Amino acid sequence: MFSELDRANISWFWHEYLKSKTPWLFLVLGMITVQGIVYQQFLALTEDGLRVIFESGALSDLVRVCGIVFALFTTRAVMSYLIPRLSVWLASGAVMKMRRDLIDHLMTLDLAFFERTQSGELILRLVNQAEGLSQFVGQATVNAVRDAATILIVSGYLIYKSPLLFTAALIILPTILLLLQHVSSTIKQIQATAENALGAYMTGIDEMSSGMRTVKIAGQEPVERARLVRATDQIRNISIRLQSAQALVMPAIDMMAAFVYVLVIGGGGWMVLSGDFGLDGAGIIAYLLGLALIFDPARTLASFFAKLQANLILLDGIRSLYRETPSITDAPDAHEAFDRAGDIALEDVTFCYDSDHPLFDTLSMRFDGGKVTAIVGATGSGKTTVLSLLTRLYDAQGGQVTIGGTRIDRLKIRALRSSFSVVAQDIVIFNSSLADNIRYVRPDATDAQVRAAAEAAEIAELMEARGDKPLGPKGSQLSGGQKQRIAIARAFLRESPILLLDEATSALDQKTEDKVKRALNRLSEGKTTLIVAHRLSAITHADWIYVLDAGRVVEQGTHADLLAQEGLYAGMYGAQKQSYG
Ligand SMILES: Nc1ncnc2c1ncn2[C@@H]1O[C@H](COP(=O)(O)OP(=O)(O)OP(=O)(O)O)[C@@H](O)[C@H]1O
Repeated sequence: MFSELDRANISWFWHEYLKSKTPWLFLVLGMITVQGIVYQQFLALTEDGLRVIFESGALSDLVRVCGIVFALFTTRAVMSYLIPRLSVWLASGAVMKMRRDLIDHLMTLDLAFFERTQSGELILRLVNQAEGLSQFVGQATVNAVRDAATILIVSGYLIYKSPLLFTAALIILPTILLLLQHVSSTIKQIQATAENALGAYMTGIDEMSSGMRTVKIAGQEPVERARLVRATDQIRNISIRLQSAQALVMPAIDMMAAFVYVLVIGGGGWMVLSGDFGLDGAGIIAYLLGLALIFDPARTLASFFAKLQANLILLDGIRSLYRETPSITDAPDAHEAFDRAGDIALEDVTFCYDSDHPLFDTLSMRFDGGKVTAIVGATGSGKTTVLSLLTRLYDAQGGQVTIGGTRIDRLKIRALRSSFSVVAQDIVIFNSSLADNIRYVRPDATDAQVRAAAEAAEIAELMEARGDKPLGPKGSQLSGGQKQRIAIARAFLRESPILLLDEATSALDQKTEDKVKRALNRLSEGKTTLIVAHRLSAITHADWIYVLDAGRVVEQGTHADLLAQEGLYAGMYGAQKQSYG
């Protein structure tokens, strides 16, 4: 019933999240046992009460029986209140801890993981699967334990009353177990497909909503609609398949009940009539009542086992995130101190995003400390990747990257990254105020510091005008140039010794660009600055320029050197000069 993976997942969940709560779990188990004993006592008392009635006993005995039965069920009611409260508290606590651990774990994963994982898949695991699991562990499992305890205790009593009758009733059990086995494995298969379909649906919604501008302009609403409707259809079909697999369970238990009742009424009646088996009418009625008390829990227990398989899929979905391990981590002997103002060097660096497409093969570059170096080249030639290697968003697969002579993979990642101010191409804007967005890179900055950064980046006026108003999801209420100026303001605020500017001013109009560039030039004074730009007029002032082509340095020198070489750079510069005038 459980694969090795399931067992490993259950054991992981138990050890990580439930084991520490063992005393509480025992308390729940104790209360569940009390509930089971209440049923057993109820049966015994009913038998006594029936005898009082059948054999015209004393009325006081009947009153006593009624009083005890009432007290017993009151006890069960109290337990029925306490058990779910306690179990939901335990389960939601365990799942909350699991969610927190997952978030902590996600934060450690490499950028590469997020670049290949669909957002819907992550949301599915962190939200839906974790919630589903919480419900299952908290309520369904505790109910199942309660049902199992009731079945065991009441069955024990019934075996004690008539082993023969009970054994006869068990004949049907193997058929039920086989059916359950079949249903479980079917559900497991369908559930895995259901999770994939849900993940794809969520990703679809995310892509549609963030890409709405493109969707509308391209008039692709019907296509998007059809895509999402197809996904909902698929989810509906899967739900129906799941339901029809589960639907077999209840009727099977009902058929079993029918078989057993007939057997007990017929066989038990015959045993009473024959008088050889020590059973009387009251005993048989109590026996039937006992069976009735078992069948209801048996129905829910059976459907629990059917659902268990689906939840094992959820558990595996969540745990699979833990199987993702970061490859970019602090070395055991990593240190924090290094010469932040020193030269940066790539020495014989080899790198590829995927093994079929090598990008850098023994690439060597040098960026002088305190100087401005530009990297230019055709799109896709690897300029942004160079910057990613410096900040260890990706690690080189061969060769080494050093700053001030220290290999960056010997440094604490936090210390390394805190040395950089980056204006990247993909600017992330959060749905909070403009000032908060600038402050994001330095949460302890004062209002005056944020304002100074905003002024330098020519965004102070807008910041003033918008006040606390949030900027919309992903900064949707801003223009591209405004977003870029927020990114530049962040760089000003961060004041790190190394400045990486990747197409930092590409979205600005000429007038604003001139102003921002002057400010950036002031900012980069004395800092090691790397500029990636397509517009070559933006980098003519650089102390050194590298020209990349398909992952190789094909030319390098100052602007004047490169023009004199009359190579690729000179060609690009000439062509741009002609088109920009
Ligand atoms: N996350 C990624 N996964 C796989 N391949 C990638 C990834 N990022 C970039 N690439 C590929 O690596 C190559 C270099 O990309 P890179 O972004 O460094 O180029 P670039 O010179 O900065 O281009 P551009 O001028 O267009 O910004 C490209 O062929 C690109 O398709």
